[in-house]
Amino acid sequence: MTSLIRVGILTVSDTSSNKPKADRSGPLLRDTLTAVGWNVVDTAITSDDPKEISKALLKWTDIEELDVIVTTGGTGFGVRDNTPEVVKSLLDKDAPGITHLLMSTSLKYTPFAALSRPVCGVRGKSIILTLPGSPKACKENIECVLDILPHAVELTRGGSGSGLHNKMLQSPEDDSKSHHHHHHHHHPKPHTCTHKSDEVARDNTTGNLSNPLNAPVTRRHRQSPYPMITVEEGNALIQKYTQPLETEIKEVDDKLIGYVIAEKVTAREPVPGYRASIVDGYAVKAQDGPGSYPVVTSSVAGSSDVFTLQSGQISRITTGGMIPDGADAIVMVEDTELQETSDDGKQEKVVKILAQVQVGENVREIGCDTPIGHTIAQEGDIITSVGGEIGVLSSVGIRSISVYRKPRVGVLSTGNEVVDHTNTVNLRPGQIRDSNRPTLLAAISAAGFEAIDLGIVGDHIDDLEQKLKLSLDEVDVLITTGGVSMGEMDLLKPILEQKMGATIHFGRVRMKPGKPTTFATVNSKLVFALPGNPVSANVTFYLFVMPALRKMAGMPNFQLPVMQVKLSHSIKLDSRPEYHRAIGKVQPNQSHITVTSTGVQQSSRILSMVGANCLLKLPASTTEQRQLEAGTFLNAIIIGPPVFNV
Ligand SMILES: Nc1nc2c(c(=O)[nH]1)N[C@H]1C(S)=C(S)[C@@H](COP(=O)(O)OP(=O)(O)OC[C@H]3O[C@@H](n4cnc5c(N)ncnc54)[C@H](O)[C@@H]3O)O[C@H]1N2
Ligand code: MOO
Ligand SMILES: [Mg+2]
Repeated sequence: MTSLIRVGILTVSDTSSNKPKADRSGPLLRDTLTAVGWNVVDTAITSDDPKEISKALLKWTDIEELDVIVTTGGTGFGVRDNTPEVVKSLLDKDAPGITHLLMSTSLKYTPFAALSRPVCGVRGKSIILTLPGSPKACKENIECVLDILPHAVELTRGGSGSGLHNKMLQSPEDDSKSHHHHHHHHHPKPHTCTHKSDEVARDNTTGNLSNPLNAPVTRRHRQSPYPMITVEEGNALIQKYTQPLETEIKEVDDKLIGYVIAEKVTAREPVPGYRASIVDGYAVKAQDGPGSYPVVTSSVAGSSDVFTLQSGQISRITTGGMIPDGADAIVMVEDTELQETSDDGKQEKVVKILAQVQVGENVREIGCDTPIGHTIAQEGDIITSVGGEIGVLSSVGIRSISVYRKPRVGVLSTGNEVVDHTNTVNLRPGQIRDSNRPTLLAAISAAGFEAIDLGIVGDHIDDLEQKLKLSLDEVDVLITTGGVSMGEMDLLKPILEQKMGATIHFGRVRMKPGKPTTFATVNSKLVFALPGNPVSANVTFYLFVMPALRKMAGMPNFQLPVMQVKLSHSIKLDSRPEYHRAIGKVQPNQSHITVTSTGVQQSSRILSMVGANCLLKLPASTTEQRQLEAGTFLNAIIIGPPVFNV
C-alpha cells in the first residue's frame, strides 16, 4: 500500500544536546519504528532554542521531504519548552485529530499527560508529530499512531486513500492477517500478538468505544469507556430514537385490544337508528291521557313495519321495539289493565291506561345514545379490554379502524452457561437455567406487544453476529440479555459496534440494578442489550424498554406511572440510585399505598421480583443520608397492579 516510510527523529533537549548519551527517547523511537519496517533516515538532537529546532525541521521537510518527522521533548510548561510553538509556526495544515489521539492515549496512563502540549500537522509532504520527552510517554504515543500514519502518509503523498477505505471495510480477522508484520515488535512471543495498533486505529476512525474483538484478554479495557449517564438521560436518548410505528387497518374484534387508535373515529350510524321504546308497554299519544283505548297494532323489537298511530289509539310495544309514527310516549305494562280480548281470547282488544305519561317518556329518539358523526374515539385512545371501545365501535357499524402497529419484540438470551428452562438435562456446574427469556417474553405479551422468542446463543463472536443479524430482520426491537459488562465473554457491545454497524447511544447507567445497560440502534431498529443478571434484565426492561414499546405502539403517555407511596420499614441506601422492588398494598380506609421491600435486592436474586408491583426510586446514599426511615413518602414506578390488603 505505502512504500517504505522515511522518518526523521528529532530529540529536543538542552541536556541531551550537551550530552547525547543522555537521550533515551530518540533511540527508543528509532528502534520502535525500525521494528515495524519504517526507514529511519536521520536522527538529530537540538537544544530547546527555537532557531535550532526550526532549522533541523526545515532541512527534513523542505529539503529532504521526509514522510514523517517525530520530535521528542520540549512540549511541556517549562520556560525553555518551545517545540510546539516552533512546529505550529511551520505547519501548512493542522492535524488536531492526531493530537487528540496522542493526548487521549497518554491520559489513560496519567493525568500529568495534560501537561504535554502536543502539536501535529503537515508541512509540504511531511507529517510532523511532537511527542513528550519521557521515553515511556514516547513509546505509548508512537504506538497509538503507528497504524494510522501509513494512511496519512499515503494521502499526504497525493494518494487516494483507497487503502484506508479497504482497510476500514475489512473484518478484524482479515485485518490482523494483512497487517501481521506490524505487530511482532510489540510482543516477545509471536503467538500473543495483540494487534493493538490496528484496533486503536479502528476505534478512532469509527468512533467505537468497545473492546476490539479478538483482542486478548490482556488488552481489554480495565475501565468501561462508556460514560455513566443517569436513567433520565438514558430515557431521553431512547425517546430520541423511538417513534410511533406506522399505522395499519385492523378489524374491530377481540384482537384489537391494546391497540392505539391512529385517527379520529366518528359514528357512521346513529344509535338507535330508529325511535325505540325503553320499556315493554303501550305506545300512546301522551296528551290522550289515562283511559281505555283500542290496541290497534303491536311492535316487537326487530319488526320494521311502519305504522301511524291516531289519537285515541294505542299500540303494544316491546323494549327496543320501533315506536309507531304519531306515538310520543310509552306507558309501562305495569301501569295498564286488560279490559277486552278478541273472541278467541288470544288478542288484546281494549287496554286501560292508568298512568299519565309525559311526551318523550320511555322513548329513545334517533341518535340519542350516539348521534351520527359523533366523535367516538380520538387519535391516541387505547382500545381496552373493558369493552367500551369495542362496544361503541361495533354499535355504530365500524368494522375496521386505523391503529398504530404494535412493535414486534424479540428476546435473545446470550451466554455459554445458559440452558433452556425446558431442557431436561441435569445442569453441570457452571450452567444456569435461562430465566430472563421466559420472564421478558411474558412481560412483553402481557403488555400486549408481539413477543418473539429468539432462543439462546453462546458467547461466540460469529454465532452472535449471525444470530443478531437474523434477529434484527424479524423484529422492530431486539432485547438481548447478558454479555454487556466488563468480562472477557461480554461481547455484545463490540459486536454491535464492530460487526453490526450499530450506534451505541449509551453503555452504562448510574443505577442499581442495571449498570451496564446498553442501548443501540441499527438503522432504525432499537437494540436493548440488557445485563444478564436476572433482576437487572427485568428492572431495566421496565425502566427503558417498556416506555419505548409503548411509544412505538402510539401511546401518548408512554412513561410508566409514578406515584407517591409510604415506606412501611426503613431501607438502607446504596451508593447508586436504586430501583428497589417492593409490594405496594392498598390498605382499607387509607388514602395512600404502603410499600414493603421484597427483601434482599441482589441483582441475581430473581426472588426479589416476586410479587413486586413497584420500583421504589431510592436516591444514592450520601454522608448525610444513609437510609430512609419507616413512614417516609417517596416515589415509586408502578410496574404491576395494586394489591388489596383486605
Ligand atoms: N468488573 C466488573 N464486573 C461487573 C460489573 C462491572 O461494572 N465491573 N458490573 C456488574 C453488573 S452491575 C452486572 S448487572 C453484571 C452484568 O453482566 P453481563 O450483562 O455482562 O451479563 P453476563 O456476564 O452474561 O451474566 C451476568 C450474570 O447473569 C447470569 N445470566 C446471564 N444470562 C442469564 C439468563 N438468561 N437467565 C438467568 N441468568 C442469566 C449469568 O450467569 C451471570 O451470573 O456484571 C457485573 N460484573
Ligand atoms: O447493576 Mo448490576 O445490575 O447491579 O447487578
Ligand atoms: Mg458479564
